[in-house]
Amino acid sequence: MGLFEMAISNFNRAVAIMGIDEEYAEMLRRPKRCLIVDFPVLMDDGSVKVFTGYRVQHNTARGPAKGGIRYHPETNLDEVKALAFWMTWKTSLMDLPFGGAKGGVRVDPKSLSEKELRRLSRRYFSEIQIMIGPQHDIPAPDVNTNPDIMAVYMDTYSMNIGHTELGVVTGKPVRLGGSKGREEATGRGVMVTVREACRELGIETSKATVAVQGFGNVGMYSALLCNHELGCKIIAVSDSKGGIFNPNGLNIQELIEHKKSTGKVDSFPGGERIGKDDVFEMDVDILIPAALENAITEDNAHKIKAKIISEGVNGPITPEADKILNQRRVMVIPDILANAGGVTVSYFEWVQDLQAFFWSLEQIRETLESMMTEAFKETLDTAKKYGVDLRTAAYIIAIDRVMYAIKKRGIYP
Ligand SMILES: NC(=O)C1=CN([C@@H]2O[C@H](COP(=O)(O)OP(=O)(O)OC[C@H]3O[C@@H](n4cnc5c(N)ncnc54)[C@H](OP(=O)(O)O)[C@@H]3O)[C@@H](O)[C@H]2O)C=CC1
Ligand SMILES: O=C(O)CCC(=O)C(=O)O
Repeated sequence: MGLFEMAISNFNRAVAIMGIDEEYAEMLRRPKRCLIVDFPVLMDDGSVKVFTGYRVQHNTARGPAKGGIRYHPETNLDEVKALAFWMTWKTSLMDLPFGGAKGGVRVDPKSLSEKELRRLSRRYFSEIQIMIGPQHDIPAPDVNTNPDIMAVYMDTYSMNIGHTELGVVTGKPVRLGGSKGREEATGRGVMVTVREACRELGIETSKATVAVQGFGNVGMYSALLCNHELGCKIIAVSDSKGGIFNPNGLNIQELIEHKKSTGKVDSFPGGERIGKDDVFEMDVDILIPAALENAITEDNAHKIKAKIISEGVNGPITPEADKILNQRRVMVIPDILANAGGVTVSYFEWVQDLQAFFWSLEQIRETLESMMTEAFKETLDTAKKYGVDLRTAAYIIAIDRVMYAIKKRGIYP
């Protein structure tokens, strides 16, 4: 099953419960615009390579399209369509005035020099600019993209239109129109959902154990904040090269420094080396997938011992695995809720850029915490009301809001 088909299957479950007419459901399944760009990049050795990039806007009924851009050798249109689809429901669930979009370039950025990466970023952004703008579509970081690349995107757009436009991308460096708290935001949101889920299940966070798959932006901050702010013990962490385990708890601050200096977690001296997929089988209370899609399938779902899974990543659980986990009563906090902290602080960044007035870190953290707590509560209440899992409940809330916008605006007469 492709990623887009997988995304649709979760949506269909909610649509059936809500009794939405098929013609509306079909409109909501399909992306509004898909752009494929093939573009040349001058390499350092003087040769020219052609790369493929994508930008998909899924829905804009509630506002400008919003969503990150990833650089990955396997990225394809099906994946970007699924990720854009999820963004529509994520922004709606958080009640942000945005629609959903996503972009990607099929490239292994680790194989490029800094100059090549910069040229690729500039050319790709120029190519997709026909769809982009602070009132049209506002990109942000995702896998293998970062604040430095967002600065290049902002400059490219500004150069092409003739003046600096800070609000065209979010996730920029804080000293260049970025928002305080954006870098940690997705992990902070994951932490809030873990805290609320533990409260619901009667688990004391200071006694809870956690395993994290992926140690990039989302994985690092999820681990750090669950440890520092909730007192959880992080006993296992992985990245693309391997994993590290310590039953007494890993020192996350030191592990972050080790990862930043060596690029790996499995050589960290404060733990025992494990395989990168071993994190899924750990005897922990909480599991945080924070790497890539399709990490939990019917092959490993029955081996999971965690009571709570907070989906730091988009689409980490296949529909078959989701069924197994639901039957086993594992509380799965769905991606469109669990990792929504990132886009929520991106929204704060966009608002700050448009107003040219910047908020304090305390104000950002407080507002994010209250919005995440509220979204979790609303999702939990909806799940109880309909007798469904949290994923279906989150879709019910999000779809209802987009349907309202479509009907009120009369977009589809
Ligand atoms: N950044 C954000 O604000 C948001 C991100 N997300 C989603 O979260 C996910 C992670 O994003 P982000 O943290 O920004 O990305 P990063 O590129 O910063 O980190 C990805 C991490 O996943 C690791 N990884 C890749 N493959 C595997 C594997 N097979 N096993 C274990 N680890 C693996 C990478 O390892 P290595 O370090 O070795 O390369 C890296 O540590 C993405 O799917 C993204 O869509 C969702 C919402 C917001
Ligand atoms: O910050 C944003 O605008 C989008 C982040 C993103 O791509 C995501 O939530 O998956």
